[in-house]
Amino acid sequence: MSQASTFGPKSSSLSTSSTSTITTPVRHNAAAARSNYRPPSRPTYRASSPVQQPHSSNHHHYQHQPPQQQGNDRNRSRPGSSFGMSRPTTPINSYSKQEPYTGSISVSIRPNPHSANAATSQNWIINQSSNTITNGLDGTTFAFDHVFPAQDLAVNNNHQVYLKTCKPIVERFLDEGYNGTVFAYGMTGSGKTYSMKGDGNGNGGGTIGFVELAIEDIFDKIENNTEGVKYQVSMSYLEIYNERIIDLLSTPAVGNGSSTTRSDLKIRDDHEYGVKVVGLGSPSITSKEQMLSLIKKGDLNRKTSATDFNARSSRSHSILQIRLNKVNPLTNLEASATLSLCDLAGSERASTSLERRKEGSYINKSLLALSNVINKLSASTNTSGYSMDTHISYRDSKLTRLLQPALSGRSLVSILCTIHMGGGTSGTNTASSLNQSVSETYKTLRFAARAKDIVISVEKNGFKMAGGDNEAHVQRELAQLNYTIEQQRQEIMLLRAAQSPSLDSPFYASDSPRSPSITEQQLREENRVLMDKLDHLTRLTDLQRTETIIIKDNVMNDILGSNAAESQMFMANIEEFYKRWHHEMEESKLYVAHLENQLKNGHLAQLQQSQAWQAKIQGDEDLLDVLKEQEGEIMQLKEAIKDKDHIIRSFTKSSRMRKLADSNSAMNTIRSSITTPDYEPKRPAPSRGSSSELIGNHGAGKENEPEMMMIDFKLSPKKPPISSFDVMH
Ligand SMILES: Nc1ncnc2c1ncn2[C@@H]1O[C@H](COP(=O)(O)OP(=O)(O)OP(=O)(O)O)[C@@H](O)[C@H]1O
Repeated sequence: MSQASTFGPKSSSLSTSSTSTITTPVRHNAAAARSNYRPPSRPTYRASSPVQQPHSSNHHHYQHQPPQQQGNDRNRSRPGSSFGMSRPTTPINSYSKQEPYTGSISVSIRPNPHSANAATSQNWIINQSSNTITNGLDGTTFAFDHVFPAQDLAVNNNHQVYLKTCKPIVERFLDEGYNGTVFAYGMTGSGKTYSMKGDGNGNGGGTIGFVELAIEDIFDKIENNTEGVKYQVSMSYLEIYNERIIDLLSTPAVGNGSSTTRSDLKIRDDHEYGVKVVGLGSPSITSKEQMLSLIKKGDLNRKTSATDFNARSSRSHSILQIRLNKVNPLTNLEASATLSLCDLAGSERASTSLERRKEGSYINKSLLALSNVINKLSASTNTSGYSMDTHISYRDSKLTRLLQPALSGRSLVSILCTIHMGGGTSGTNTASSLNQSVSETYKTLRFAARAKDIVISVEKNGFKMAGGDNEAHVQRELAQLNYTIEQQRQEIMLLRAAQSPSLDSPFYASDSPRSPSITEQQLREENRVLMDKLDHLTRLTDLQRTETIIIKDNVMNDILGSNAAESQMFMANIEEFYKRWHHEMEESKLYVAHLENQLKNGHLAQLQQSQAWQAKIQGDEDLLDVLKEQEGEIMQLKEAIKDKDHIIRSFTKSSRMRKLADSNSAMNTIRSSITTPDYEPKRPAPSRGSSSELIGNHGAGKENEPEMMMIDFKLSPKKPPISSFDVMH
């Protein structure tokens, strides 16, 4: 068993090589018809909503119009339509050997014969020749590819219905390599499981369903192969129960619903098949019997329970996939395709049982999601078969997610809608059950009508060289490997993100990818630390500026007013001061270098992130602002350090000058005491001109002039030496 089975048909590209013409229901009320009718913009296909026909006693007796030629000989006027609208063709049956196929999906209606009786025969009137069904009360008419007569069992039996709705797809799957998807849709008890699987008594006399009929066709083809083509068959079988995907083939099969305790499988995108169910088994099959026995085992695992409308109601959607790989040994070409057969759970009203209600709500939710997808697809499909740019919410349910590849053009699709004609099938023939089944049938028909509006373009899977020796194959393998690597990378990022604590930030919004969070979180943490440090440094710088001014004053005063002994002490203080400044400056330089490094790293990380998560990062102006602010702060710090350098240089020079002045004055004293005892002492001339000149010199901006000269020389009482230095610690 493989660990990761691909799910969904292989990709195909859109093409417009052919079209088919269909319409959807018509109401025969002229005014309403005018408002609802959308004329075909080109003679290919256009859908319409049901058009009301005034109620009359003989409303179901249509005037069948002769076929009209509208550029496509399959276009025929629709019975009862005053607008000559074309009625649906049967694209499945009329698939020609063209490729790719562009056209509508096939939609057929099959009533449960047990629900039709004389009392309810007027609820819905079926016209087999025109393939229409009309509501007996309001006259609304719907037209489809096939509408099977309720009680004519020669036509409304599994084999006949299979021939018209499913076999054409199986044939194209076998012969032409198209992927095919057939699903049964309808209210609970309307006959979906009966159609897909039969009545469960297939072995010897009972009725077999589409699944077995398709398997017979597949193995007939394989066994009667005269061209020497080698076939490989594999299968997978899953159910979606309460929005959990369960592998029905995984052991053990111990009876109804045992699968519900098994693990919920995950869906992943797959570049080749659209989606992949990770861990879904896909055993190789060598015989029809082996396949049937595996399906039987899977059916035992499937969840069924009794509901108001069905004694053995399927409580899950089941999807059987058969993969066929064929290799022509002569040409060494191989082709593979997938056939998906789906039995959906039935829509229903709230049940009295809690468990049924819970199941019902999951079933209804997923069917609603399917209905929404169908509505959007039909609304967004233009007449050329291309889907217009509308968001289709495939991710709203597991069912739509798994059907996404088929519905988005990778597969031929046939939908069998099973309906109730109004009579109860399990003894419930009350007015309320009648009303419910009429309204459910209405719902089913509307769903079918919308589905009929969808145009798809499907390419068949081409042949490629068998084995791995051709370039396309290698490319495909490479793409798959790259895809896997990318998936794993994202998983690792997610795991990492899950480990890191969440922060209250727009980056951590639940819908945002988790991978950038790690770097962002680190960055934010770094920024917080940096901001704290900057704060500290800023305060320090302010303090130092104030101190510097005080010191400058004090130093000058002290220098000028001190005696020799005091001067020496002062010089010692200045030297100490200088050392501290020097040390601090070195530290500040180191710290600035560290900050610069941090910023560089921050910028780098920011850059890397912005490449990967540009949109997200662009929105975060704050982070950039913080970084810019930090750069500004660092520039200021650098300026402050420069200031300090200047000041220290000034102090050093001043102290040297003071020493010189002191030694000069000592010499003069000695000299005067030796030679002229009554020598009149002179004030020592300033060494460099007058103070005004000095100011002028400084103003000239000579670099080596001591900055002391700028200071207003005031004599003041000596102050205690620089106790404020301690503040810096
Ligand atoms: N075309 C038919 N001919 C004969 N019997 C039918 C037909 N369709 C349905 N039945 C019978 O009606 C009952 C309900 O049918 P079935 O279980 O197929 O309904 P369902 O749509 O699958 O319901 P659910 O959604 O609840 O699973 C069964 O007993 C089945 O045998």
